[in-house]
Formats: sequence, structure tokens, C-alpha cells
Amino acid sequence: MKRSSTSAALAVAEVDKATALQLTPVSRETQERLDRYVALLLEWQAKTNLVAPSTLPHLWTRHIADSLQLLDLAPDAKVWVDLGSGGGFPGVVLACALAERPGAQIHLVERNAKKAAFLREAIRVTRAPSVVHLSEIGDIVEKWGGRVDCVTARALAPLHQLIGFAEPLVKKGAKALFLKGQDVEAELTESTKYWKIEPKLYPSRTGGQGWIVAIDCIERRS
Ligand SMILES: C[S@@+](CC[C@H](N)C(=O)[O-])C[C@H]1O[C@@H](n2cnc3c(N)ncnc32)[C@H](O)[C@@H]1O
Repeated sequence: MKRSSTSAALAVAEVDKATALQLTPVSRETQERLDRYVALLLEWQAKTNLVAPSTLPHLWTRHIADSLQLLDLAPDAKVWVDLGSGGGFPGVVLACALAERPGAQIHLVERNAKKAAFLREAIRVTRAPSVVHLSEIGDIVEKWGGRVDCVTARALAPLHQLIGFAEPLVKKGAKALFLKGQDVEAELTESTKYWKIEPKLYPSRTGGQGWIVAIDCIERRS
């Protein structure tokens, strides 16, 4: 890349980071953790596809603020389970933000060994309170033994499948928070064929056509 285009890219990234931190402000300690996470992600992105390359110039708004906005919807939650964490959204970002909260623990469930290795390294460099489970989601949620306050997922599966993944944890008292795109209404219509749910919908703070679906109670239709 030529020097002028490199500095233009850096300027775009700076503006994006400032925008993200305005949308979802964090403490200085959390920002330092997130900076370490972003540096690691950019290093690994060269060899492992962790996020869509087209989203890299807007990493802070598209991925980090998108993840951070979940915190206000579960302000007292300490134990989180993030399903299909991939490159760490929203799980690693939440873990960075909750690092100072006593008792906070974020479980990251990922079946891809390379991505799980990245997640472990991200936790190491950020010292975030988190555990990586290299596992199929079904195997983990069915035998979940401890407390869980919140279950999250982003870009993992259609909503009716996410509800099926989350059901055992919601039955144990967790609130489900799913980050969804513009087709949320159609996905909700499909979901109600299989599940009795009373979802709440929140528009994404990061703009675009995104929505957050919050569900407190899940019952399978017979
Ligand atoms: C499209 S990526 C999204 C990653 C991240 N949540 C994000 O928003 O950037 C979906 C991730 O879920 C993982 N995944 C899909 N199905 C899974 C399953 N049944 N059990 C565990 N991980 C799964 C994939 O390996 C992949 O890393």
C-alpha cells in the first residue's frame, strides 16, 4: 500500500474508533484491554479469517461497539455464555468490559480449533475473565451445571436455531441476547412456528439495519 493510502486508512480507523467510543463509552482500563485485543486480531487476521476483510476499516463500530451495546441490556449479569464466538464477538469484548466486575466470567463456545486458539490468546493478552470451550454448542449447553445470567450469539444461525441452542440455559434463568440483521421480523415469524416466546426488540445503536432480540422465556411448541 502507498504511504498516502496507508495514512488515509489509519485516519478512517481513528475516526471509527472515536465514533465507537462515543456510542458505547468504556473506562480507560477497558479501552486498553480492547486495544490489545484489536492489535492481536489484526495480527491473526493476516493468517486466519476472523472477521470479513471488508469490515476491517470499521472494526470498532461494526464489531466492538456492536458487542458492547449488549451490556446495558443485562446490567447486572456476571456469568455470560457466548455461543459460536469465532473471532470473539461479542464474547471477548464483553469479557474486556467486565474485567473489573467482581465475579464476572464469560464462557466462549467455539468448535473451530484455530479460532479457539485465537480466543485463548486473546484472553491471555487482555487478562479478561473468560474460559474457552472448544466444543459443539449442543454438547455444552445440555450439560451446563453452573449459574448463567446471559447467553449471547451473533452471526451464528437463524433465530429459530439460536433459540434451540439457548433453550437449556434460558430454562436455568439466563436471558438470551441475539444480535440480528434486517430480516429479524421474518426470523421471528419462523421462530414462533416452533417456540413460544415473548421477545423484546431493540434497534442496534451502531446504525444500519441491526436489531437485538432479547428473550427471557422459551417453551417448545408441542
Ligand atoms: C460466522 S461466525 C461468527 C463469529 C462471531 N460470533 C462474530 O459475530 O463475529 C460463526 C462461528 O460459530 C462457530 N460455530 C458454528 N456452529 C457451531 C456449533 N454448533 N458449535 C460451536 N461453534 C459453532 C463457527 O465455527 C464460527 O466460528
